[in-house]
Amino acid sequence: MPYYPESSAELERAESLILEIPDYPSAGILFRDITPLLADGPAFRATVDALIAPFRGTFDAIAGLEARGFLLASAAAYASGTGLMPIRKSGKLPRPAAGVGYSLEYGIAEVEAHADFPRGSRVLVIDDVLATGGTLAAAHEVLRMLDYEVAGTAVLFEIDDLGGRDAVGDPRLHTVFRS
Ligand SMILES: O=P(O)(O)OC[C@H]1O[C@H](OP(=O)(O)OP(=O)(O)O)[C@H](O)[C@@H]1O
Ligand SMILES: Nc1ncnc2[nH]cnc12
Repeated sequence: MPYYPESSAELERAESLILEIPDYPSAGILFRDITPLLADGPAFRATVDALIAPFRGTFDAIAGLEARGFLLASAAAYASGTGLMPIRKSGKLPRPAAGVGYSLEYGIAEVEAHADFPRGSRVLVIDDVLATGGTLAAAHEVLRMLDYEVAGTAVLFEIDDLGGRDAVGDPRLHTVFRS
């Protein structure tokens, strides 16, 4: 699983810091809470390194999904020296933006992004959790609307049994941990 053998123990520890919270935000949902992992400096760093390792040299920018995806994407953009594209929930961007609606494990939403990078830029998309895949599929659609190329998709935690991987449909989908 780890891309840097020396970080394997650190990643194992990082995985143990992801909490499972039953029935949040609604009955029947097993919520993966990554805040203890974010609180641990070495675990956070090893996780961000593992997220971007397979994509080194293949992307020009990093996109992150509001809100938890921002936390990982901005660290990853800093570590790789690229710019950051925040893909925001609707109604928060001040200039014209491409937008796509979608449903997720516990609701519906819409995401939007500005076209602040040159057309044809290769964008790596980062989020914290892959569940049904609705969020990431919508993010990819937004990038296509803006004439960007999806360089790949990197996710901290994949919930295996919700069909998210198929819904995203990206052969370069990389997940660091899975259930
Ligand atoms: O695969 P899906 O079923 O689409 O679910 C995954 C998405 O759900 C969560 O975001 P949420 O919209 O809850 O936003 P948050 O980061 O602001 O908590 C999570 O951060 C992913 O973006
Ligand atoms: N089960 C879950 N835990 C954390 N984030 C999520 N986003 C969608 N489903 C989720």
